[in-house]
Amino acid sequence: MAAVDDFDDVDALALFDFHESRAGVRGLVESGVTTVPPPFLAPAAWNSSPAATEALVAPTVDLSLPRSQAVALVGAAARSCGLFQVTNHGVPPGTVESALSAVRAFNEQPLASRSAYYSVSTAGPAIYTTVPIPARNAGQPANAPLLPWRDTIVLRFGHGESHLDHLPAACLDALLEYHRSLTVLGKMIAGLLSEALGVGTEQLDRAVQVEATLMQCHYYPPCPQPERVVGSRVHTDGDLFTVVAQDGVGGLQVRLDGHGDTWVDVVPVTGALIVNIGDVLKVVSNDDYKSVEHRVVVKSTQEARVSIALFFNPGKCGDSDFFGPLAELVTQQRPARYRSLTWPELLRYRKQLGHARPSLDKFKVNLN
Ligand SMILES: O=C(O)CCC(=O)C(=O)O
Ligand SMILES: [Fe+2]
Repeated sequence: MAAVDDFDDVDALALFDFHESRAGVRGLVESGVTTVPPPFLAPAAWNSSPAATEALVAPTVDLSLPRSQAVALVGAAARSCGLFQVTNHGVPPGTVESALSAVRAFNEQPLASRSAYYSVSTAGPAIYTTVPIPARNAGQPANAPLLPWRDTIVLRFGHGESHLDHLPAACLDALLEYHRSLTVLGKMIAGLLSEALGVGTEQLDRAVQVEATLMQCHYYPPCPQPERVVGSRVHTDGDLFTVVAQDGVGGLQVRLDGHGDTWVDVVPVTGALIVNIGDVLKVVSNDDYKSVEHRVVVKSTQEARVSIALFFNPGKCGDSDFFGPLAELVTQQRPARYRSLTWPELLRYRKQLGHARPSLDKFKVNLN
């Protein structure tokens, strides 16, 4: 078996064969693999063991509470762990269920139907593929590509919905309906997060134009050797915030301050949607909010997991659209922790970090 450190022709061929099969990770499982193929083998140091020693019911914000209470709860959760779940959020349960079921049904349709949609490239407004994990050691020639144990439908919004039609109509309809509902919810959450910072409801929007632009619908097939693969690698999200719907299987884990290197299971709660803070909001809030480190482990040798992550990215995302700590949050007692930066700069830095632990160090102001 090839070691992940020695990326060679054998690995390249395995990767090529995998994409050429157009069957996704689900196809490997259908073909009856009993060991994990090399492109999926996680570095041992990643310790992908699915066994977390602690479980966390994410701080809950009931959005039907009086606004001042909801604002206080959102603020407290964003400051303490960068993650919370919302209930009574106004997205009909049927809309969430239909979207999750549509993703499951898409991935579980017969190979011959599914493979017509498979895309080797990750570009395009609507794709279905196994998105490679960014290069292992950025800047080094022998970058062994690593594939996660998941197949993903990626929808990029903002190009007109007609560009998204490269998916079966039933699946697309359910996802678009979900997206419409989530856009309303996203605006509400942006307002709450803004208010909890002590700035006006519109401030965030003015600074970065909060816009839902990217939806990733993940299907994590069961795995014969779950501890050897990566569902989603350790990362923070780059955006302002992400809303995640998940089924009841579990696998999302977070690393919280004060818990050392311990991974904590985020317990799935029926009907709740998870919100996690991303890097842009961490910067804009001048470090008041945390962007939570998280990963997904594959829990099961039997059961597939489905989740839908909707990323609220900044709408002003060109090379000359700078954002930084909001002026209202910079005081003599709390000087700016970050210099101004652009979205492309942030994305490049995240890519450059490769598999290193998530960080915003490059943008930090030296406050000595
Ligand atoms: O599958 C999940 O629960 C989360 C996925 C995730 O973290 C991501 O897509 O950024
Ligand atoms: Fe994430």
